[in-house]
Amino acid sequence: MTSRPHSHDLYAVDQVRALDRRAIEVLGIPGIELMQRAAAAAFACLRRRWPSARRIGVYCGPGNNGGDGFLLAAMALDAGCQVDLYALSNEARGDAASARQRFEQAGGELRLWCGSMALSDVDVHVDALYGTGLTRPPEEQAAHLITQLNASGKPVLALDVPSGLNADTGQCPGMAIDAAATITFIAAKRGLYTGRAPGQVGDVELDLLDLPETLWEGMSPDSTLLEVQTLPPRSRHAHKGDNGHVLAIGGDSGTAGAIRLCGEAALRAGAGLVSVATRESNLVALNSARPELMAHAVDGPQALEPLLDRADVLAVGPGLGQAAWGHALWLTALEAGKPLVLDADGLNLLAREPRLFSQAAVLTPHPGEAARLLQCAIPDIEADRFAAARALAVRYHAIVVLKGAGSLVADPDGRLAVCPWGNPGMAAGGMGDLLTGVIAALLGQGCTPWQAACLGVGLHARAGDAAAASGERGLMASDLLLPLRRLLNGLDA
Ligand SMILES: NC(=O)C1=CN([C@@H]2O[C@H](COP(=O)(O)OP(=O)(O)OC[C@H]3O[C@@H](n4cnc5c(N)ncnc54)[C@H](O)[C@@H]3O)[C@@H](O)[C@H]2O)[C@@H](O)CC1
Ligand SMILES: [K+]
Repeated sequence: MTSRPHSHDLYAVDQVRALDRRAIEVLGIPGIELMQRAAAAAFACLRRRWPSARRIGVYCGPGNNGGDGFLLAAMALDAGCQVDLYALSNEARGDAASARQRFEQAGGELRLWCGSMALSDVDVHVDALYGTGLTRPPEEQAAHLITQLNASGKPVLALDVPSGLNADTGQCPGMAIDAAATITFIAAKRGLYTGRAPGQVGDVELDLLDLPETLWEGMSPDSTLLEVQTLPPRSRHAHKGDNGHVLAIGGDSGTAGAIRLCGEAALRAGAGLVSVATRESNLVALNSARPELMAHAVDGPQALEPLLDRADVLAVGPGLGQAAWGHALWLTALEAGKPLVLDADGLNLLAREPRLFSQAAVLTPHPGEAARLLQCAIPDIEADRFAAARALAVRYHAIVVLKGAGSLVADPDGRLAVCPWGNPGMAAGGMGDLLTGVIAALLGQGCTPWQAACLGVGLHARAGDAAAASGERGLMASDLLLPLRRLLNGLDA
């Protein structure tokens, strides 16, 4: 069976290098031919996006990414454009050297970039400084050029990867290009979708360089991008008992809001019944704000047990606290053995008292919680979010949602999905409480933990994007509830 990568299949950089080698060594396509196809695809992309561009700035680095740039510049000259090309160094090797020669044969003039230069006035910039070969932060000259390109007010088309972004991890070790669009070749690199990437890449286009399907044979993608999904329609004779009874546990004194948002999100995500186990002091507020929630005062494990017996799924953690009350409820809830979603202080308590889950479990840490769970620092998590999410899933034997731009969903079996939606307006209090409630509701409606986490993360992020139509600033978690309901039902938000 052949497997053709489509735009939802993501590959690690080592895999992309292996594909490049295979194309050259096994399929017998010369490297310069691949470069030519990459440059042609990129020039076509530039023309499509900026049809009136006549003056083009091209910036070439020392490797094959620079080679792509030289060939694109040659094509632009042949097409009658004015090209201002700057190279970071005078040295080019292998295919990149041939590409540079081709540029000079087309009548192009190469200028070396030095720090005191100013950019020429062009319509579009083409970034061919570094691609998948970035090994360290861009040095002074390159960093200066990147700063000027980002401040130029003109769009930048990045070839393969915005320079300065690590295409494997989504991190930027130093300065990085803010691209308006990125055209990536042969395979979608996983680091274009998470961490710092969403702020750098602009629109991402994938071009497979007309390579035959056999190229990808036997190479499974490292991960996949989430796709739009909903649940199948409800049966016409559904009964509230068929749709799951979620018990949300949390809301220590003064944090009723977190547990209310979690419970309300579970209702909007289709749970049949939602009970809340919380402090007595929260009951009046909860009942008057949202009478559909069945709020119960719970002062300790004894009061919690009958509620646990009646529940199908537990959502543990929003506003729970880590003091004696929260700890006692946490322990009792985990020992009930019911499917659960763990967030916030539920995760902080887990970091203090680690355990392997034998029940179906979804953990939803942000990078700070993930660092506590792996006993490392936040920069260690961000340095390789893929590795961190997979390590957490294995260490706790649970599905893990590593939140943050480009949220990841990881399974202990190694499967991993990346969320392409969401926006910085969602960096606001209460968003995590909603996600916990949504995933719990989906578990209660028959999804497996993997399905519930993938569908829940996607719905939550798409609802965030819909709610941000009125602006990212000022977005409140509860603004997501109605779009979430519409999206879950397959309607436009
Ligand atoms: N045959 C192939 O392998 C193909 C490669 N293509 C292009 O080639 C790129 C990969 O080429 P390379 O492996 O040559 O890598 P790059 O062109 O990304 O860069 C590698 C060069 O940059 C240097 N470098 C890395 N980080 C640096 C830093 N921070 N400061 C200064 N120098 C730094 C490296 O030492 C090396 O000389 C892809 O991203 C793609 O654009 C495309 O032409 C398609 C075909
Ligand atoms: K680049």
